[in-house]
Amino acid sequence: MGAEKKTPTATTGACLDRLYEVIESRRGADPGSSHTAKLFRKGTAKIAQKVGEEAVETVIEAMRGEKDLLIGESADLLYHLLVLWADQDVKPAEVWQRLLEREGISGIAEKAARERN
Ligand SMILES: N=c1c2ncn([C@@H]3O[C@H](COP(=O)(O)OP(=O)(O)OP(=O)(O)O)[C@@H](O)[C@H]3O)c2ncn1[C@@H]1O[C@H](COP(=O)(O)O)[C@@H](O)[C@H]1O
Repeated sequence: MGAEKKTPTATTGACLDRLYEVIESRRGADPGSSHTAKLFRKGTAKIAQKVGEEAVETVIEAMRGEKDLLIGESADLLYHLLVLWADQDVKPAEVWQRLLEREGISGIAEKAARERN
C-alpha cells in the first residue's frame, strides 16, 4: 500500500513488544523450564501447528459466546503467533508498520483497487 511511512510509537503494541523480548530471550534456554524454549526446540512445523490450534480454539469460544474463554484463547493465540514470528525472524515493529500503513484505508476500497489492477 502506498501510504506514507509512519514510525511506530512507544505505546504501539507495548505489551506484545515486551512479550516478544521475553520470547527472544528464551532461545537456547532449558526446554525443561521454558515452554518457549521447548517450542523453539520442536521447530517451525510444531509452532505453526500450535498457532492453528489456538486460532481454532479462539473461533470455537467466539461461536459459543464464551467471552472470558475467548479472551484466554486469544491470549494463547497471540503468544504462539509471537513465537512463530520469532522463529521466522519477523520483528513486531515490521507488523506494526504494516498496520500503520493501512490506517485510514478502508478494506473495501483496498480490495476494489486490487481488483481493478
Ligand atoms: N503467554 C504465554 C503463554 N500462553 C500460553 N502458554 C503455554 O502454552 C501452552 C499451551 O497449552 P497446550 O496444552 O496447548 O501445550 P502443550 O501441552 O505443549 O501442547 P501439545 O504439545 O500437547 O500440543 C501451555 O503450557 C501454556 O502455559 C504460554 N507460555 C508462556 N507465555 C509467556 O511467555 C513467557 C515465557 O514463558 P517460558 O518460556 O515458559 O518461560 C511467560 O512469562 C509468559 O509471559
